[in-house]
Amino acid sequence: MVLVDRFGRPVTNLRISVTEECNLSCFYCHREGQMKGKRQMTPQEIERIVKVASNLGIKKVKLTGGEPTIRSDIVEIVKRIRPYVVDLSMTTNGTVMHRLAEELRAAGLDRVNISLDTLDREKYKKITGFDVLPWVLKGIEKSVKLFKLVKLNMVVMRDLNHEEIWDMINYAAKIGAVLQLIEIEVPREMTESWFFKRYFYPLKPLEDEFSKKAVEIRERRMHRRKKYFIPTENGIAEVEVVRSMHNTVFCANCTRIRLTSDGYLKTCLLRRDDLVDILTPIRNGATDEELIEIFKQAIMLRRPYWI
Ligand SMILES: Nc1nc2c(ncn2[C@@H]2O[C@H](COP(=O)(O)OP(=O)(O)OP(=O)(O)O)[C@@H](O)[C@H]2O)c(=O)[nH]1
Ligand SMILES: C[S@@+](CC[C@H](N)C(=O)[O-])C[C@H]1O[C@@H](n2cnc3c(N)ncnc32)[C@H](O)[C@@H]1O
Ligand code: SF4
Ligand code: SF4
Repeated sequence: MVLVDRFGRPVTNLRISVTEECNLSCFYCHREGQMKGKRQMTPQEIERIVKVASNLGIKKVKLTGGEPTIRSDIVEIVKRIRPYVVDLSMTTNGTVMHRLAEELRAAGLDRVNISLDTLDREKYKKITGFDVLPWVLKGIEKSVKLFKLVKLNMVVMRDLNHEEIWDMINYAAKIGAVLQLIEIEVPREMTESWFFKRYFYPLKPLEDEFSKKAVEIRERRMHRRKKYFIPTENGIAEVEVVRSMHNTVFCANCTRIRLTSDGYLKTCLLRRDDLVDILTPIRNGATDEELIEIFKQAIMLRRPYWI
């Protein structure tokens, strides 16, 4: 059984923010669209929600944040939800992966996405506020050895790191990771902001260039994102492009529902009016049937953001 929303979009993925806190402060961070909350889900509560989601056909789970690895019980969370999930992944800034990767793998995490906007130590510090690039690179190299898939997330910013794209493609090919090139995303009301105008770097022209160079192009079901297989001096690089701004095809193929760290189902990254409380009913003793109804309610609120 898979639930389908009013726009014919099946819901197969759950993106869980396990904490809103972070040990870095990237200046562009959208914080997964989350507001400051007063409570945090326990591992048992996360497990309960994942179990209900799994019964509704939502079997791909992404753990995110804030920074998921700063939770001291992150390994327990992975262990608890592993049995209900077919694809269990995490998106992390990688700052502690050099010491946590083995435990996470052993607990059942399938794959990781690690954020890496630059290979330049000074620039890394400028973007994130912290001089920790060497640790992140160690974590990436360790993760590549342990997980079946590692993706590097590069948010591309005009005049800040856009000239590093080809270096990043070569680096990813060299270590055997996939590179995700990501356009900066902001809600509609921020598209006129100084920040967006200054840093937004459109990836469409680059995609046109990739199309000519690629030996193969694939399209993912989720968001219909394109993956380009590009020859480099280090072998074939796999490059995925996340181009979500004003992209109606992206939203029309959105299969995700979100869960905030303070226990609300959230239907869209960029909306601010779409929270459905699931933690309060759990804490008040709701049955699984009641929780299924809460999921259905949230899924009925879903609508594509860019139309
Ligand atoms: N607009 C929008 N952006 C998203 C969505 N999901 C992920 N993103 C963005 O895509 C980028 C990569 O996100 P990740 O957390 O690495 O996850 P992912 O690449 O979407 O997921 P996988 O490919 O399954 O690993 C980030 O910049 C996210 O903000 C979504 O549903 N809507
Ligand atoms: C919000 S972070 C949370 C997980 C973890 N702290 C990390 O940095 O990977 C998830 C992903 O969203 C990306 N991201 C954050 N703000 C963004 C923005 N405004 N536009 C596009 N991607 C963004 C980050 O680079 C990261 O890859
Ligand atoms: S590490 Fe992730 S959550 Fe933390 S500020 Fe950077 S993008 Fe945001
Ligand atoms: S509807 Fe669009 S903007 Fe909203 S979460 Fe889905 S893909 Fe992202």
